[in-house]
Amino acid sequence: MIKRRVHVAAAAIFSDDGQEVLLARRPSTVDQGGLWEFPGGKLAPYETGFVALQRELYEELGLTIDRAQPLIRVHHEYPDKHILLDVWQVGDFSGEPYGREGQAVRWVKLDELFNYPFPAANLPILRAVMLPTEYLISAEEADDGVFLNKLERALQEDGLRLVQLRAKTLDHEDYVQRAEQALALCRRFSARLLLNGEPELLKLVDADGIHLTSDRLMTLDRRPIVQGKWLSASTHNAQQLDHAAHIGCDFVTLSPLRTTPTHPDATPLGWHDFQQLVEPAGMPVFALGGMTRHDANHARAVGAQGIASIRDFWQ
Ligand SMILES: Nc1nc2c([nH]c(=O)n2[C@H]2C[C@H](O)[C@@H](COP(=O)(O)OP(=O)(O)OP(=O)(O)O)O2)c(=O)[nH]1
Ligand SMILES: [Mg+2]
Repeated sequence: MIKRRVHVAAAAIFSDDGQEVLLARRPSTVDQGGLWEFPGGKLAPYETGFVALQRELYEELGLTIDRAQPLIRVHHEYPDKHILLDVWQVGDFSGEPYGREGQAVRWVKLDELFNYPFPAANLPILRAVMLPTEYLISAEEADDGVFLNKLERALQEDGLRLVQLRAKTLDHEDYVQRAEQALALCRRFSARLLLNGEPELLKLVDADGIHLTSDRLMTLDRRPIVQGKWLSASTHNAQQLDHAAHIGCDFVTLSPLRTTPTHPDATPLGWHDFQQLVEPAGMPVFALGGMTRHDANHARAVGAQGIASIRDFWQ
């Protein structure tokens, strides 16, 4: 059977404070009825994703939007069709949203999204909605005081809310101690902290998740931590991306985008190859390798969640 291919434009509409998104409930009589969704619908012939988004948000919610930023594109096989969910992030809109087709509409806090039943295709979208555009990877730092000062600066001045503690030069005991300090600081700023290392670390430090090296990723045949904690991994190619999806990683970094002083011999992907790899990944992907915050918009435009960086944020 040749499956129908359906291209759907959908919107993650954020409240002004960025803490809530707007959901709608699909009427019980339609496909995926009764489940919650990101408002949107199918592209009409000759429409682009953005134009379809504008039309659907007006038809379904009475909203007018002038701008939106790509968030994630998700391919999903339903039994009867192949669907592409082309999801956009909307911050600015005019109008007061209401269910023009009689559907329930509700503002939902980001950390309550998992309480709502969604269609099967939506898991990667939920992850993308809950993650920021920038992922800070901490630099090697011998001194705890210097480390904490730099982390605090990044949280306070750059507003970073997703942090990976990467400290290859510390032994196990020192790593755990630094992780506890970093966690206390991250909590003050409501930032998430992922530990770069063995999944068992979460039994010692109640951080928000684990980041796996690509080597460690490839040794695992299933997700090593519970749902509810975040699992990310370093990837460099299609095989590693597939494996990350297979074991249920929540998101990944894909590198190196550019050549960097720390990995001078690695062949850079460049934006073209990066873009080819991102769309089939089926999860949020951060571009890594010579990235600065000025690259974030371009990273978004080619399908990434955003950028991950050590140097640009560690000052
Ligand atoms: N809008 C939206 N559709 C989703 C989501 N998740 C998901 O699997 N879908 C599926 C359900 C449908 O098969 C398809 C969207 O079609 P739709 O019924 O909203 O299309 P439409 O608004 O153009 O409605 P219609 O004119 O065909 O009645 O995508 C989601 O979060 N938002
Ligand atoms: Mg619709």
